[in-house]
Amino acid sequence: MNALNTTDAMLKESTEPMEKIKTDILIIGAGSGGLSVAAGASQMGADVVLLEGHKMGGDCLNFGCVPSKALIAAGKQAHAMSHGAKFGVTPVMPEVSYAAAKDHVHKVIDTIAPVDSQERFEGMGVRVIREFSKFIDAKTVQAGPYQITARRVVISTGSRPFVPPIPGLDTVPYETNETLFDLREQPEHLIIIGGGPIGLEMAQAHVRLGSKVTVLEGAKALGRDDPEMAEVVLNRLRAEGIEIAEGQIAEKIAGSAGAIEIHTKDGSVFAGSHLLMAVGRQPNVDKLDLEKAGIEYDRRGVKTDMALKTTNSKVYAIGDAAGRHQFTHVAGYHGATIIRSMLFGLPAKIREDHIPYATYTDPELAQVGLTEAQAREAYSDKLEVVRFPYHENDRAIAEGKTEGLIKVMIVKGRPVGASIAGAHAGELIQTWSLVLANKLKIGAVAAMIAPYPTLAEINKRAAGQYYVPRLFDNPTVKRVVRFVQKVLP
Ligand SMILES: Cc1cc2nc3c(=O)[nH]c(=O)nc-3n(C[C@H](O)[C@H](O)[C@H](O)COP(=O)(O)OP(=O)(O)OC[C@H]3O[C@@H](n4cnc5c(N)ncnc54)[C@H](O)[C@@H]3O)c2cc1C
Ligand SMILES: NC(=O)c1ccc[n+]([C@@H]2O[C@H](COP(=O)([O-])OP(=O)(O)OC[C@H]3O[C@@H](n4cnc5c(N)ncnc54)[C@H](O)[C@@H]3O)[C@@H](O)[C@H]2O)c1
Repeated sequence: MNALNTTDAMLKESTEPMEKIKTDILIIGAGSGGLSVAAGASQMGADVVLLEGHKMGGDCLNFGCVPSKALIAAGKQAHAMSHGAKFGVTPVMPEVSYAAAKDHVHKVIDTIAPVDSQERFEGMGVRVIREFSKFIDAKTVQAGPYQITARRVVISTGSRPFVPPIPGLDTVPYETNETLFDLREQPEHLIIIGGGPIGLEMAQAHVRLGSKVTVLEGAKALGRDDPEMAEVVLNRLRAEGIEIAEGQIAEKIAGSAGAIEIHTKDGSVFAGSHLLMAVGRQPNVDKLDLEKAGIEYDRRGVKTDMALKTTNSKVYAIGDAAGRHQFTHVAGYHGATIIRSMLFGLPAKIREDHIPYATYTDPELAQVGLTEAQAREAYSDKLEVVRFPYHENDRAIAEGKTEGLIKVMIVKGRPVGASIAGAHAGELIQTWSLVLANKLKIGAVAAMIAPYPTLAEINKRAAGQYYVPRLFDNPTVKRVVRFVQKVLP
């Protein structure tokens, strides 16, 4: 069930007497963004009310990052058992219990849940109200039997799966990220519509756990990423047995539970036992009555300036609801930014040139700043691109993880973007996040000493590539060295 469909019903059903509350900061939505603001603001002395209509922790904890990474981890275990031959370990076909893998997923959620819990936030002095809410005027929000006015309001209501109105979709059972992690019967053949991060992370987890998987992608899979880097991931996914059909726009759905047919625009038909819809997100803004508060929004989310203020200057929007980058760490960054302005009245704006992200397939795909194509468009011939392949990294060779490469986009000695496709790319990109956040020069990475043998050496080697033509292919350097060698005692 989509939690937000219950909003109106819950508001109408309330028969309790009305309580009026005044507070410094009112936060709507207790997900990654809202919780960051609540923790920071309350611990720094502000009076905070936090509204949550569904589960504390929002999407990331309950239906997103956490369960998806836990299921990926289960798939990784199964894959390792059947792929040990090159290390001298006899491969075995693991016996997978899909339901037990889901138990693992829920144990992981339960372990992390106390950090996001109502009790923890109440312990910090936050008043937590478990109600859906909407604006009734420019300063007031109604949440069940409460009417709350605040000096500042934060919209952190997140997003939900976008489910397109494909004819026939309403006649078959289908999963989204809100239901998939509760499914306990193993899909024999999972069809996934959408070849973005959700689709491909779940495709690999499922194929490794023993399901047959077909991904139907209307355009190009991982289409937001650098195509050269995306290819590294797609080649591996295909090699593991996932069928990835690109240019296949789902147009009609037929069949019934266990035998679902997807008809695509070019006349092809794909059949499977289960269907996962992973075609993007829709911001949770349509049920907030934003018009009553003078807050503009569109299908991408609430309109904000770079200070994350909405068209109502007392109201901010952060995280997925703000329709910018949709990641947990970005929701947290948004939260930290607005705390400066809400609590201290200091000017605070977000930057968007240093946002990292990673897709947790195996191999992983990570990006920070501009891709090569974006950098080429912005800087044309001022751009220099350096690369280094995983297959020249000794640790990667030792571990049999030689697929992939790093690319760094550099303008006048300063990196403007980095892309990594390969093992642990999400960890390795952090060096470049530091570089971009602090506008460091490439020399800062070249000067760093990396312990040997680590995968992270690829970062230093890529930086070193910047100096290769300058030092090793430079006739002036060669002349100077020859001269100095002659005169040195
Ligand atoms: C399958 C999947 C995997 C993902 N993996 C990653 C990943 O690996 N890394 C990453 O960085 N990001 C990942 N994301 C994205 C990440 O989950 C989101 O970017 C993040 O959760 C956004 O945080 P938020 O605070 O904006 O919204 P949410 O976390 O969604 O929180 C919004 C909260 O607001 C509540 N709410 C909504 N409307 C109301 C209302 N009217 N009144 C009261 N409460 C309301 C909701 O119930 C919800 O709890 C993933 C997403 C999905 C779907
Ligand atoms: N590792 C991570 O950080 C992570 C993981 C999962 C999700 N997320 C977040 O969630 C967001 C949403 O992920 P997503 O994968 O759902 O969305 P997405 O928008 O990234 O990808 C959806 C894909 O579906 C395709 N598509 C749309 N309609 C289609 C149709 N009718 N038939 C076939 N294909 C169709 C699109 O071309 C697109 O490639 C991500 O952009 C990201 O912000 C992050």
